[in-house]
Amino acid sequence: MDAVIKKFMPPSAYMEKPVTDRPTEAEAEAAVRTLLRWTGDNPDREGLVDTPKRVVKAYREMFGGYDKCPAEELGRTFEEVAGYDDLVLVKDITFHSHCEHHMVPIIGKAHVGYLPDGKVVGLSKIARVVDIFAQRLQTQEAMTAQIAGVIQDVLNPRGVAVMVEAEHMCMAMRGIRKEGSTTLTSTFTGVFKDTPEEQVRFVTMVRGGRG
Ligand SMILES: Nc1nc2c(ncn2[C@@H]2O[C@H](COP(=O)(O)OP(=O)(O)OP(=O)(O)O)[C@@H](O)[C@H]2O)c(=O)[nH]1
Ligand SMILES: [Zn+2]
Repeated sequence: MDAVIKKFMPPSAYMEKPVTDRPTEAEAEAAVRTLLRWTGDNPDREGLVDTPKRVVKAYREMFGGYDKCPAEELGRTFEEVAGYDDLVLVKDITFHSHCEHHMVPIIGKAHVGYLPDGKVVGLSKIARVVDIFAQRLQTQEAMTAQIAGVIQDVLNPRGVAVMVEAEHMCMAMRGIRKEGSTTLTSTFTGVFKDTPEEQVRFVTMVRGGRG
């Protein structure tokens, strides 16, 4: 377990350049002032004087995932589930993330399923894992694989299925400007990877069918 936690605890393989020497709040606020000037506005006008402070505070919250360990969230499991060993699916987990290319929002939903092997985890912990990875700079592909990877490694279930559907604001607000387009990604491990019928069952249940 320790080795597993280490693997997912920042700095980890999931953060290419983990920062160990963070700038001070004052330095971060100065950077926001520079960006305000870069937009063409005046950081000294009344409406903007407190903005650097607010932005830095908001960043702490929106990027809080760098200070949390997803493997730890999954550490507490329950074995008393009356022999239940079929699919557990937590769907429509809403999340807000930021793309690592433009640092603008990715807004979407994650659907996470697993086939337990003797133990289950609290349902809220699945949503917490989604949030931790969402609150880092991301690509949708990496985030999907990370959610599946940590659940597979820590719970060691018979299989994990993760589907993420999201809208990327960098494609809506700028650049190609395609509003409303959704990107879908999925990762399957174990039984889900090996058995196409299990993948179909997962997708059917995500889409609201009985599976
Ligand atoms: N694969 C993947 N691409 C993403 C994700 N989020 C944003 N992107 C894309 O990352 C790419 C970055 O492309 P670049 O050409 O380096 O940057 P850019 O000039 O800002 O690109 P445009 O958005 O096409 O204007 C863009 O095509 C984005 O749409 C993601 O989660 N996954
Ligand atoms: Zn982007």
